[in-house]
Amino acid sequence: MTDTLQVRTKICGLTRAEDVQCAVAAGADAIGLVFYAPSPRAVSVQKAQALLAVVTPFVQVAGLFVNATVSEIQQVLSQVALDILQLHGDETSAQCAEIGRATGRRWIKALAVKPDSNMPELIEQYVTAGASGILLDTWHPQLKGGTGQTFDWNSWPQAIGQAVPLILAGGLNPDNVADAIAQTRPYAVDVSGGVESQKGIKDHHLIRKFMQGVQRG
Ligand SMILES: O=C(O)c1ccccc1NCC(=O)[C@H](O)[C@H](O)COP(=O)(O)O
Repeated sequence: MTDTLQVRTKICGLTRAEDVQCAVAAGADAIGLVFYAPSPRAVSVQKAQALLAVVTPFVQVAGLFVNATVSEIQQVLSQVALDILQLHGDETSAQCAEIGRATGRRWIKALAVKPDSNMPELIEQYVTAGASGILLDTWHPQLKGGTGQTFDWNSWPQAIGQAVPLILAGGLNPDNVADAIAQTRPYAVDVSGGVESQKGIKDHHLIRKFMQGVQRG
């Protein structure tokens, strides 16, 4: 997928306008806003509107949802112009397809990589249901995402990555992102905790270093 393309970058879990401005200025292709109340990075609709106001043209805004209903997502979309949905819970492929149909939005499915899971089969199921891409993140017994932990990149499904946009997430930071890219050749990388000084508060120096790491990868 990435033979001829620069790896894209999404910075997730933004909660402050100055962090959005930094991410965009540093060259992020997308930012992610978390609409999942238990997360320390959750944003309200009003906060999301304020953050969107400083996003420049051609930068995509992803809305992250965890096991939300169609109507909950529609409620957010009626007030916040999200470009793409990131479904980060236990949504089945049929539920994802229904969310995509009902909202008219593209969606990506986040899948947690467990040592024993059959990733190719799972990925195929969601792609057949209409996923625009698949985000592979680290499995955690309690957390749905934003774990700050890497998974074993040896389990990266290289062959599928030739045909499907695969997004690498989980524990990336300025020091490991170049190696991560070299090893997996993803369509895009996604980072949250690795560019934070505290949960939900991004460190601008780390954002810039992360973007340099992506260029090296
Ligand atoms: O950020 C959260 O708190 C969160 C909560 C529930 C589901 C997903 C969540 N975040 C997802 C992400 O920020 C990223 O897509 C990804 O998991 C990378 O996170 P990190 O390991 O911190 O870089």
